[in-house]
Amino acid sequence: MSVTPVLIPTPTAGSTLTHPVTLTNVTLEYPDGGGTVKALDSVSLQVPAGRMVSLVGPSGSGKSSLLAVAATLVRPSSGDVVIDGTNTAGLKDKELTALRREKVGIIFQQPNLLASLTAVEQLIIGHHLRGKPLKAARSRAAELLDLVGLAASAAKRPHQLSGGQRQRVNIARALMGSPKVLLVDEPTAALDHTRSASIVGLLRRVTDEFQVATVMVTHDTEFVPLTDAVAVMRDGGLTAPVLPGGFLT
Ligand SMILES: Nc1ncnc2c1ncn2[C@@H]1O[C@H](COP(=O)(O)OP(=O)(O)OP(=O)(O)O)[C@@H](O)[C@H]1O
Repeated sequence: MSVTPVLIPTPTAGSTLTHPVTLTNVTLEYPDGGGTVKALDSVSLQVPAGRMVSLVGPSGSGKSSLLAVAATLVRPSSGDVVIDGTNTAGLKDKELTALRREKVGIIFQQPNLLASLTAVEQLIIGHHLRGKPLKAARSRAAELLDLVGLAASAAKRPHQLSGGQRQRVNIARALMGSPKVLLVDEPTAALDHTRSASIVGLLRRVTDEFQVATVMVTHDTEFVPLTDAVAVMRDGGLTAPVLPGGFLT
C-alpha cells in the first residue's frame, strides 16, 4: 500500500491542544485454541482535539480491535486507555459505560438503525430509554439532522432513506451525547464514490466544528488526504505510531 504518513503539527509551547484519546503501550490478546492471538501489540496512539486520523492496514492487522479498545468496548490485556483525561483501567464496568456514553461517539460500517423509528427518533431513543428529558434531546436532534443535511427527512424511516442518508443519521446519532472522541469503522464501505466522498467530508466538518478527536478506519486511501494523519497497522502494531505530543514519526 502506498500511503505516505502525514505529520500532525507538533503542539507549540503554551499550546492549549488537548488529547481526548491516548492509548499507551496497549496490548490485546484473544484466546486462540490452547494459546492466545495478539490482536494489538504495544500500540501507542494519541489524537488531539479537532484532528482526524485515518487508520489503514491489511485485513486482520488489528484496526477494529484498536477501535474497540479506544471505544472502551473491550478492555486491553495491558497498557492504558485514557479518555478525556480519565484512565479507564481503574473504572468499574458501570463507570466505563457512563464514560463511553458521555465522551465517545461510535460509528460502525452499517448504521444499524431501528426499522420502525423515524430519523429523529433514532437520535432520541437512547435518551428516552434512560428516562432523560426529551425536550432538550429533540432540539439537539433537530440541530444535528440539520447539520448532516437531513432536516427535511427527520420524519422518514430507514427504508425511505438512501444508504448515504442512513449513514448521516448514524453520524448525527453518534454526536447526540456531545462526544470528545469519534471512532469510525469503514463508514463508506457500502457506498458509491460520490456518497463516500461526502460522508468523509462530513466527518471532517464534524471533527472541526465539534473539535472531536476522530479515528477513522478506512480502505479508501483516496480519502486519506482529507484527514490530518495516517496511522498504518500491521500484525497488531502501528508501523507509524502517533506518539505523545500528537504527531506521527
Ligand atoms: N473476538 C475475537 N476472538 C479471537 N480473535 C479475534 C477476535 N477478534 C479479532 N481477532 C483476531 O485479532 C486479529 C485482529 O483482528 P481485527 O478484526 O482487529 O483486524 P482488522 O484489521 O480490523 O481486520 P479487517 O480489516 O478484516 O476488519 C486477527 O488475527 C483476528 O483474527
